[in-house]
Amino acid sequence: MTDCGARRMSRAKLVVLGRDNCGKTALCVRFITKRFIGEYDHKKEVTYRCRKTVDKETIDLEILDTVNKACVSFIRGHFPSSLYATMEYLLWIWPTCAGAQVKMEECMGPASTSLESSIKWGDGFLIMYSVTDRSSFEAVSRLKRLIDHVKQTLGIPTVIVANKSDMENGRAVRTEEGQALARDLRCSFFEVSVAEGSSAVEAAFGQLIREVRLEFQRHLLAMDKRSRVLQMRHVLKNKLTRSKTMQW
Ligand SMILES: Nc1nc2c(ncn2[C@@H]2O[C@H](COP(=O)(O)OP(=O)(O)OP(=O)(O)O)[C@@H](O)[C@H]2O)c(=O)[nH]1
Repeated sequence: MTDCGARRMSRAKLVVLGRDNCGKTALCVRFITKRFIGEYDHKKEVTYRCRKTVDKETIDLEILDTVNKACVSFIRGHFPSSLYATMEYLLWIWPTCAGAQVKMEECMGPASTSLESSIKWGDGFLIMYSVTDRSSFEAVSRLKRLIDHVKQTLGIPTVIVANKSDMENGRAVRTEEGQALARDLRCSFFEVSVAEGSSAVEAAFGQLIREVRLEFQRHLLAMDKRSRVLQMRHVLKNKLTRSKTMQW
């Protein structure tokens, strides 16, 4: 994840998650190139690499733009349409219901495993929805649960981004609903229009990078504490052995 020797974070892996068509690729491209390009290839999962400066510190980023279509088409292809919604819901909540002992692979095939491995790979997560698509909003908490389950811990750096705020006429999710959800899930929240500008997009990524750095510092502190305890144990053991030898 990082340059532990220098004790500062020089690299980070970020994962962009969300329902199809909410603007994940547009967001990544906007962040990296500052441009908005209307249409993209929706079939492929892409990892972008770029170098950014946040709070006057440079960081090399790998940003994984995920595609949910693989999972969705797998379910669509294998189950009757009446079962589709239920199966899709189960895909997201499965880890919570089934517990750690059942692998998602056994349940849903390789597509869901790839989502699981993308989550394992990431240091920080950006969960996106479109304010014009209620179902994309409803997927957010399921995705957050999936992250918590796969990472086996709470407090993984995660930012929620509501996109397409320029489409006021088609709005299906109010700003306050997004804010309330983010509060419940203890995530930062940004409402943006990737189409309209870069600054809110940069603010969202900037916040995620800050949180990832903070998590890294916490991790280092915990490691330091552990090594101090181990060192003390070693010194004590040596002293005890020496005093026993002298008694003899
Ligand atoms: N009006 C508006 N349209 C947007 C915005 N962001 C993205 N779009 C459009 O939304 C559509 C989907 O954008 P993508 O970036 O391909 O969405 P995605 O989440 O990567 O989609 P999948 O690859 O299917 O998962 C495209 O037609 C974009 O031009 C936005 O802020 N406002």
